[in-house]
Amino acid sequence: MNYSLLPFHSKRIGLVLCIALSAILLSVSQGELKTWQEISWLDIIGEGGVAVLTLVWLFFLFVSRPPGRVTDMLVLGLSCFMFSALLDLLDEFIRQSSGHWLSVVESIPAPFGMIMMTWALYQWHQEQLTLNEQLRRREAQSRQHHQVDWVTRLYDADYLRENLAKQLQASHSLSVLMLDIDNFDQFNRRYGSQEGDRLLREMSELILMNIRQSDLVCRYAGDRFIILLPDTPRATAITLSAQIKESIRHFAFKTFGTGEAVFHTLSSALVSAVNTDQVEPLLQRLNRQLELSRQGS
Ligand SMILES: Nc1nc2c(ncn2[C@@H]2O[C@H](COP(=O)(O)OP(=O)(O)OP(=O)(O)O)[C@@H](O)[C@H]2O)c(=O)[nH]1
Repeated sequence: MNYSLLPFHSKRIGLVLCIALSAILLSVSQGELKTWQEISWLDIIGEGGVAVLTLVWLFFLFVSRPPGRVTDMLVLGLSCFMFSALLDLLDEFIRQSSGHWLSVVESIPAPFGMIMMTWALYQWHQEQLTLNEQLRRREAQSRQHHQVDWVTRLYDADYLRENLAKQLQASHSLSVLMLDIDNFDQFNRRYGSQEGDRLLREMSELILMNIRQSDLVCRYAGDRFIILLPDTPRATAITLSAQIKESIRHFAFKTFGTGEAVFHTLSSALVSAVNTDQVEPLLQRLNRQLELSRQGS
């Protein structure tokens, strides 16, 4: 089993332990111990099994999922369920007066937890669909061509030039979008080139998630990407570019070791091609436009 994700969940594990402890303290402080004769061992096996299995589920969650919104909802949902299950188990050992407020408290968290888990499982399913689509694209990509950049696994600049030449002939309204990571050199120097490579890879994944099936993204140079958007009017290309930039802006890159969250922005340039355009002059136009937009910002 791989435990490498566990260190990222230390706060969540702490929260689960606090919730479990508060269930125990609440129960102990609000009742008195039952005698051996009053204890039903069959109930303890059943209810204890549910509480233990909830903890096992939480453990599998921590070793399988990276931190994030869906993970948080799953942990919260399961913790609510565990809180109810523990109170249920503890009242087999501890007697409370009938109608005690704790028995009302006991029944509330479980349904809330189930609702949260249902929502999180739906989001997990959506996440899985996106990842499957991404894998499918990558597979098609490596089957089709060898001109793939080894760091990002995206098509390289040579393939971009070949494809751009074809698209200039074939596509009616081709938009070409250039994206460049701001201050990548500074990031590389601060965190090292291995982290730089990982950042390039993770950004490529995010860009891939934000483009359509007909689009093609390539790594043009160091921290510079180009996306070919066939049959795409300028207004649509502007919207798409804004969406990609927005998703990168919100992406918290967790550095190795400290787990510090580093945020990034992208600069962009957009050219609407006409079929008299040639590959190299068009790429030069894009590069110039990018430099101009940088100077303007
Ligand atoms: N880790 C890593 N770094 C790379 C790779 N290719 C190029 N680089 C680095 O990318 C950096 C690009 O530097 P710049 O072109 O100045 O980019 P920048 O710091 O974002 O500057 P602006 O583009 O003006 O915002 C350089 O430090 C290169 O060494 C790579 O494959 N992996």
